[in-house]
Amino acid sequence: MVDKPKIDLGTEEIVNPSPTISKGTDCGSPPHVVYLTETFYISSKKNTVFEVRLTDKGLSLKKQSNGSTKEQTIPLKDIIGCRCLRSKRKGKGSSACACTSISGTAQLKVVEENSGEQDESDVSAYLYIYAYILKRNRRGGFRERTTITLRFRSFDKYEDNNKEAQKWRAAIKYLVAGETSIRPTYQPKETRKMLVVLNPKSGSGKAREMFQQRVAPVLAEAEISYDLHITKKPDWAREFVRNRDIYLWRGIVVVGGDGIFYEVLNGLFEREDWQTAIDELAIGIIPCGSGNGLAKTIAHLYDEPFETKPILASALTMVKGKHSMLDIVRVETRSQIMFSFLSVGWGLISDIDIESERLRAIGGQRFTLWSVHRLISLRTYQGKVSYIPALVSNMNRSNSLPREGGGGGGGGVGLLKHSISYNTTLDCHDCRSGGGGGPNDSHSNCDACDTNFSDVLSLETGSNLDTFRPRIDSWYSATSRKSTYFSTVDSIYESDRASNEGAPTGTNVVQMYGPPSRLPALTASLSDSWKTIDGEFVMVHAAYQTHLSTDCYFAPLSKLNDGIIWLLIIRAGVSRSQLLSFMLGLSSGSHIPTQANQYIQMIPVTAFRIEPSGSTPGHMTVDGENVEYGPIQAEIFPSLAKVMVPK
Ligand SMILES: Nc1ncnc2c1ncn2[C@@H]1O[C@H](COP(=O)(O)OP(=O)(O)OP(=O)(O)O)[C@@H](O)[C@H]1O
Repeated sequence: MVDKPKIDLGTEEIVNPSPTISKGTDCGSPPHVVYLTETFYISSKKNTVFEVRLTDKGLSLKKQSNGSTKEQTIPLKDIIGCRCLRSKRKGKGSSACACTSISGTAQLKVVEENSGEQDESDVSAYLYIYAYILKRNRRGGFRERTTITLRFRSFDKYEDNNKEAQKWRAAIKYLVAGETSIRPTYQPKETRKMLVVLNPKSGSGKAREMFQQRVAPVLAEAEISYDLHITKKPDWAREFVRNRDIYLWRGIVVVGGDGIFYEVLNGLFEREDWQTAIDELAIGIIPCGSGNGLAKTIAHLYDEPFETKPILASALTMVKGKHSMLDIVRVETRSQIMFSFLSVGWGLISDIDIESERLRAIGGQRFTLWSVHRLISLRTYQGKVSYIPALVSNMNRSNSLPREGGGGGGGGVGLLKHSISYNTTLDCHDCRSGGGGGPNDSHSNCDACDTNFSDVLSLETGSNLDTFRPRIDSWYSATSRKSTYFSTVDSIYESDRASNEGAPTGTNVVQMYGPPSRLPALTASLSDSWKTIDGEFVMVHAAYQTHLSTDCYFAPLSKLNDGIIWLLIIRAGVSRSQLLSFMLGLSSGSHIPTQANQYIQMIPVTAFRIEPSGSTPGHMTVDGENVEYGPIQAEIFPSLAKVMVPK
């Protein structure tokens, strides 16, 4: 016997007075709770009926056509939101009658209920449900945008149809938010906007366009409003979060590279109330930089497809509202205290990072080009490296081994097979190029030609098919970037001028707060619990994320909050072929020699100190940013901050 799950029905009227427990459709699959169920039809196809059910698993679409039955479920975790809309009044010259068939490629236009542009002659209420379905292939997979349109038109009055649509919307929104207290109208728990800080100079300088074209539509679909601020100069974001009342926002999302994330993080630690700030505000990143180490790390650790559509992956993370604790490393030089989330480096990789700046216009490729250059003209550095080894006995190494192709596992989800042109408005990469799961694979076993059961599905309520208007075009025009972008309720876009007005005052004396150091002063000698290597080095690089950039899988065993710094030491004397093999292995995580190697070592530590002593000119970096060259020490503070994650 199966117990009925406990559902908090709240005090208000509930959507479905008695959510039912339904047996799983597959033999042996667990029962699920059914919240809403309704029969829909497709106007273009007689004898085809859809039973649509909203369950605790997702949106189930059961198609019955000429005696055959097919069922597919869009998992709740893949749904990001839904909106109720009305059809838009037609312009001059077109028919004013909603009964008229719209032929060919013409699409139904929809608007907000009170836009003033609604078509009063169409009493239907349209519910648009947006999902990004996870599809797996040999390369890891991709997410495919899917829109389900439910047209409610059983009643003669729009108000009644809208009430039905709103009931579904509320139930979907509550379930997507992970709540089981379902009410007829949706009231979000969090009403504050998101703060979005965008660096227009990051990467190849297209962050603004990328946000508008690929992120804003996703936020609109999830009905997340935001305040967008464009940085004016280096350190603008840092000053902004230091000086503003940041609790006005629910979280901070940076659009740019790891450098802008670093700025925001350090701005938070420059606040007197830093502890409250980092406790209350998770930070997210939309990768528009040239390295994008943190965004790639998050996707990798959560097994989210990234390569083909990195911006989409991160935008979806942003709307999920989830976070993970993040280790933060406190770094000290002779003149500065910093808080780092990614890496500290000395030598080869830092040199490549900084010196390749001159090639910024070519994007991520700059690292590869400069690596070749620096391998040919190799430098070594004299100095001392000390560290406190980490206790790694509890680490489950077998679980952390590098995965091929950016993570695997998980079969394909559902039966939804192909996407119509909507994807073109999102990331421009062709997500289906190469590998299984591409369009050909998809078409081989799907209803590709059956638009009535595809991933842009338009369904209608009603009982008498013969009275249906002959229109099959109730699809939301997601290709209309502008209207989608600007329609997010209450979102504001700060222009450069507005950003300037809101710019930090810059009058305060800046002080770095954050947790105090537990290490000896940088000039003091170290105790015996430290291990020290004295000599000549090609590089020393400490990392606490798996990836330093999209294609640099530097510390495969790292986790977001394991309290470990991975210290890579390459000593002078290493052969060029060893070094080449190291560099080539970085993209797959196979750069660390499997046998004990006197030149290349990766050591888990909790703190370290680097003291250069020679005269070779070189670079030291923290999170990819150049810092003062000289002695530097760092220590990890486990789980100090919060970062947005997909689940
Ligand atoms: N408006 C601006 N004009 C010029 N520089 C800026 C502006 N806003 C921020 N910056 C600086 O740009 C630098 C690089 O930014 P960001 O990290 O976003 O991009 P990136 O370097 O291309 O990416 P990554 O760090 O992932 O390699 C940061 O040091 C930041 O301080």
